[in-house]
Amino acid sequence: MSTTIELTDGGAPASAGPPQDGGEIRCGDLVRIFATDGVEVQALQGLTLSVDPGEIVAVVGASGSGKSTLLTILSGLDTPTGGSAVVAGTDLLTMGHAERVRYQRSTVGFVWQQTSRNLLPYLTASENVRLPLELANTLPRRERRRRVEELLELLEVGHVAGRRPGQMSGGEQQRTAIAVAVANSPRVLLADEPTGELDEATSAEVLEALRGVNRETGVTTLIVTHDPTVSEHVARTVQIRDGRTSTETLRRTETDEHGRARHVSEEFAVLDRVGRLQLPQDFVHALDLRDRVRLALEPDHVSVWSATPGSSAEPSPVADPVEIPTEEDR
Ligand SMILES: Nc1ncnc2c1ncn2[C@@H]1O[C@H](COP(=O)(O)OP(=O)(O)OP(=O)(O)O)[C@@H](O)[C@H]1O
Repeated sequence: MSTTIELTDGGAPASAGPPQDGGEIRCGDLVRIFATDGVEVQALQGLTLSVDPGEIVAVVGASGSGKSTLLTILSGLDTPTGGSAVVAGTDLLTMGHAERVRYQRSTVGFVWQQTSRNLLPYLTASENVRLPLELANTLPRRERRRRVEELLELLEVGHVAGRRPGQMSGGEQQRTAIAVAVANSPRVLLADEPTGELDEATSAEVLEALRGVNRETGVTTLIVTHDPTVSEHVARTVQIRDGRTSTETLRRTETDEHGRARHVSEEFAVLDRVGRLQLPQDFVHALDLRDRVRLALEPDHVSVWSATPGSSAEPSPVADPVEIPTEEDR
């Protein structure tokens, strides 16, 4: 059997309600449309993403693919136009003002690209980490100093405890920022381009610091970046293209027959709940696929061909055309 589908521009469908799984971050058919001067920009076009409790996931994509829009929504600073987004049990589309403040104060922690947005310049590293503890006022006073010391040690910045941000390196500032972000033990840690202002070696240290915090505290962590090397530091990397998740790279460590560990990466196309997927761009270009393609269901896979007239890539003989009954047959 074969069929033909149109390659569309991914128009957003109506919301199908929250995704039904136990993810700590659950986005289903998420849409964000910006309207400026009468022109509409669809920054998110039906994005689906689920992150399990305690997982660390990187979201990567080209400039303009919708990464920051996604993170701004997940941090509670913006509201999506449609779809569903539930983080640690909080529905981000319906939460009221008081719930939003609570959500930003204690459910999620943030690390932004600009170090100036993460740390107060006139406070030392210790004072910066202590500030959210003072505001939350949930930990007894005598335990706050110990908590600050523990966090600075965990992030390996104990040596800058008494320094202000201007007296620290970029990497030290970002590692202190991570300590600030997790001070009140949030359930979810969101990092937007946390290595955007750092060189390659320092970036690797900061990404390892995020992984270390995720491992030690179990905080569910989402890192948004355009840095493709992030996939070397996390087990799952989700690629966004045109406001939708397109592919995922899963990384695992295997032991060979000589007992040597080796890293294996596998790339998968993301299939959403209604069966949509984006073909990788290099596949589309290699076969010059456009407008519509032919599909055929085989016993254990699905084949895709160009439907362009004159294309040399024709369906195989096993892919019979679908027969549509005529009026006379009925
Ligand atoms: N406030 C806004 N008003 C209008 N358009 C916007 C707004 N914010 C984002 N956009 C548009 O939405 C699309 C996605 O932007 P977004 O910033 O999420 O991409 P990004 O992947 O984070 O890019 P970068 O890596 O360059 O930061 C872009 O086309 C952008 O121009």
